[in-house]
Amino acid sequence: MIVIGLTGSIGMGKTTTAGLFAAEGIAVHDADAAVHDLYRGEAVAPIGSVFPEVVKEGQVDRRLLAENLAKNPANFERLEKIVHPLVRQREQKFLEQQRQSGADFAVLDIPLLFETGADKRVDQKVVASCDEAIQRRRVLARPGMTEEKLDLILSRQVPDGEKRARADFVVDTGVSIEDARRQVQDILATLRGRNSRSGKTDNA
Ligand SMILES: CC(C)(COP(=O)(O)OP(=O)(O)OC[C@H]1O[C@@H](n2cnc3c(N)ncnc32)[C@H](O)[C@@H]1O)[C@@H](O)C(=O)NCCC(=O)NCCS
Ligand SMILES: Nc1ncnc2c1ncn2[C@@H]1O[C@H](COP(=O)(O)OP(=O)(O)OP(=O)(O)O)[C@@H](O)[C@H]1O
Repeated sequence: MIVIGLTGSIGMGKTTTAGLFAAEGIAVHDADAAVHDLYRGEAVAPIGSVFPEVVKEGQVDRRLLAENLAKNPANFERLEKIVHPLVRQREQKFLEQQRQSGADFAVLDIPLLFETGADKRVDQKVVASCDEAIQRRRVLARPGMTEEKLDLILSRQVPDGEKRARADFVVDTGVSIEDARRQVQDILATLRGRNSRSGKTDNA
């Protein structure tokens, strides 16, 4: 099974690109979605013991948490120490299930692929990317988003140029969904072609 690590800076179209892999029949694990799910379950107790003011009605309130982080960016590290190992466990479980089901590909959508060293645990790195001006326009159109919040998130992410340089494949999301779909199909065709040339079988 080929494990594809999909990443991209905020607003670069990572989630949309993940959907294009899913549309090709490939299972995708979404780390951001896993975090949101953990905030309604497993992560509530450990986060509540460090940041009691962000737990409301038995859940981690992302808006309160984001406000806390904006005031104290150093808290990102304390939070990530709790959250990232839980996300990693879920990813491992997902990959195990995919291997057992005989899948030829599995996608891990990991926003912090390079930042957390997860790039070393995947076979292929795919980066969703577009012009910075398009990226900023997309993100600033989101309700509640400000220039300051965007810059805070960007300051914690490896710059787009470095991500592109370290990628095996870049998906340009600046044109259209259909254009990106063709790029995803090309990536899969290339990887399938390499696999058959190297004589590998599924799950090798
Ligand atoms: C800061 C939080 C509360 C904001 O929640 P919100 O629902 O507004 O945004 P969302 O989760 O959809 O993230 C928005 C964008 O910020 C990026 N981002 C999130 N956390 C981080 C981080 N720690 N460092 C860099 N970028 C991050 C996301 O990948 C995404 O591109 C939330 O993202 C969070 O709890 N982050 C910490 C956990 C984490 O590290 N997640 C990254 C994936 S494992
Ligand atoms: N290939 C594309 N063509 C046109 N628009 C796109 C394309 N990919 C993404 N978009 C648009 O860009 C915006 C951001 O996309 P998306 O939510 O996938 O980004 P993201 O990188 O997952 O964001 P975040 O990191 O914040 O979760 C959305 O409005 C989406 O419709």
